Amino acid sequence: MASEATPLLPRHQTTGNQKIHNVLVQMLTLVWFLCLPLRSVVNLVLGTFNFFVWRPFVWVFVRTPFAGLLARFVERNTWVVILFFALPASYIFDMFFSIRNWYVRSFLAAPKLHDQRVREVQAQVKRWNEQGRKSPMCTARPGWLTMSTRSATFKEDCSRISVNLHDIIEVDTERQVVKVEPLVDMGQITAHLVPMGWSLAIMVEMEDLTVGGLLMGVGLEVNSHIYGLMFETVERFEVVLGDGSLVTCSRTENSDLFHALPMSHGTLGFLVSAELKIIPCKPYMHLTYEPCHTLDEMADKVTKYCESDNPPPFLEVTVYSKETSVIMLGEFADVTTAEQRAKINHVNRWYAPWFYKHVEKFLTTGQADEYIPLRQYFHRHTRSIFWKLEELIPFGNHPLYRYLLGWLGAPKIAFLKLFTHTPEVRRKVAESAVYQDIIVPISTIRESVILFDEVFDFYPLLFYPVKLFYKSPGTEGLIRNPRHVKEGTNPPWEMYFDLGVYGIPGNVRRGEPWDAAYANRAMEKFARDNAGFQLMYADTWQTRPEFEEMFDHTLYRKCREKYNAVGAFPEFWDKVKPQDQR
Ligand SMILES: NC(=O)C1=CN([C@@H]2O[C@H](COP(=O)(O)OP(=O)(O)OC[C@H]3O[C@@H](n4cnc5c(N)ncnc54)[C@H](OP(=O)(O)O)[C@@H]3O)[C@@H](O)[C@H]2O)C=CC1
Ligand SMILES: C=C(/C=C/[C@@H](C)[C@H]1CC[C@H]2C3=CC=C4C[C@@H](O)CC[C@]4(C)[C@H]3CC[C@]12C)C(C)C
Repeated sequence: MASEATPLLPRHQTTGNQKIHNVLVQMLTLVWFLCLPLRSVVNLVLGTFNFFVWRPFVWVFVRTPFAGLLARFVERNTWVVILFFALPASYIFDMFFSIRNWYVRSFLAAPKLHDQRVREVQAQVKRWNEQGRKSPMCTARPGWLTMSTRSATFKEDCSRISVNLHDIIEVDTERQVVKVEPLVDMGQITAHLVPMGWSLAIMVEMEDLTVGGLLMGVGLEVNSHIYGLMFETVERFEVVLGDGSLVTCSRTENSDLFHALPMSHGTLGFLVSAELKIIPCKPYMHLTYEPCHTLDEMADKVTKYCESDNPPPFLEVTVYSKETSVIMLGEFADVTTAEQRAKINHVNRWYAPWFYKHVEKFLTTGQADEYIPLRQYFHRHTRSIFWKLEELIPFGNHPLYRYLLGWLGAPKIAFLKLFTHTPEVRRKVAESAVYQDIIVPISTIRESVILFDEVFDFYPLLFYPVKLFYKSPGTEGLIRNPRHVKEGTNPPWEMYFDLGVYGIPGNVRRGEPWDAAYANRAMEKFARDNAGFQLMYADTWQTRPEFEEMFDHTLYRKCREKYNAVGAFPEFWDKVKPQDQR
């Protein structure tokens, strides 16, 4: 049944808003025709710019001996490129998309458009079949637009299918689900749901992450110690298969496909919608900061919190050195009293210090609590790209910068990649910086932090606890079952955690040799040996047999055969295997 907030329209019914939309479209069409001569002038200018400036620039940038020089310039003056290109481009892009999303939300009925757009995806896949299934398919989303540190060069050899589905289709507060298209991003969802008093059960922090990417890869957040990985909160997927047919799958319908899809990275079909669990929320996050001064103290406290019968609803740790860290415990809250109002902190306002810098100070000032407006809490790491921005714009957290330019926000990762990832830079990133997350059992906290300290020597480290549910035989997907489930739990689970490292390792910073292959492989082996896994937005340094030891391909391969994916989509490994590491 549809909710009161956004009713699902009967097919082909026209609302008042749609009528306004139709009138607007007619008016715009008239203006468009009247402006035809102007259009020719604009086209001429853009065409000339493209031919004489942009194309030669790209050619010089990528294919000539100057590529090295330019790459060095970009590398040494990254902040110049970011400040003058990536930041303004990100600002304009975000503005355009919020206007576009507001317009679609206000004037167009998404359900009707959804059906039509799904048919367009199906038509492309059917055409690909009719034309002789030449090369395997992938989404047409360019590599630079995604969150991956990889450059997705495999796409050059694929038939690219445009899965241009950006909208929230329906919020059903009775069934407590939201139906969304795969390119809906986290920023869009919080803007839509939070004012209605709802949140995704797993509401991921970076605004640009997409539902499709998080479900076909891995999504998690600081309440994953309760709900598990994001795909555990999915009720139903709608997928276009390799033959162009449309199937839905859930725990009861085509359940093999339902369990095989998470982590499959678009190699079983094209996701065209997902129904995700939503939970009621309150306007603030009440956050308590608990500083820890030894690794043992942090490990003991976190394990106790996560495994208790009444765990804190949100739990995050930021690790500032081998021994020091801050645990953050959160719960939804209203702010009603003067005392509570005095503790409100707008952590995402343009002049506020970066969130992790703010948190670090509790190591010296001691335990404290505050109330953070919910949407700002959800996206607390966007403004500083966790702690990466400090390396890119070293003065980005200076009060002068924040007050003068903070309103520009963070550069979008897409534009960072577009403007700074020459092939040279990309190779250097893989060899002299580390962007990795592993998910391993909570019993290994001490060993994991010590290992990361030895091989990366970079802080802060990200720490999110994650509950990994045991899957019954036949439903175990690419992510393997935990080995030691907790006694007496139904469904059975083991507590894991995500440990993330994003930055330039100590040795590289000090100008000492650092062996990227050794360090990354040591981390990957540690994950494999402990029934854990690596997040595949990152470069993997594993061999194929090691990769298949990490991810269980049994159900995945059965589904590739059964659902016409063989030959239609590349294999998981072919999308993520190392491409440009030496
Ligand atoms: N807190 C968290 O959980 C965080 C997670 N991440 C990582 O970021 C990744 C998501 O980044 P994002 O840029 O949104 O996603 P991407 O565009 O990088 O997509 C990730 C994978 O999902 C596939 N995919 C995406 N949409 C579809 C679709 N409609 N149908 C079929 N396959 C699809 C892509 O296929 P194709 O290659 O064909 O395009 C790709 O292989 C996650 O996988 C996660 O690991 C990053 C930061 C935080
Ligand atoms: C998985 C988690 C968080 C991950 C993020 C911190 C990383 C996801 C994608 C990463 C990046 C992508 C591309 C980049 C371009 C490079 O030139 C610089 C680095 C980076 C910005 C890089 C930085 C880290 C990520 C944002 C957790 C939350 C589970």
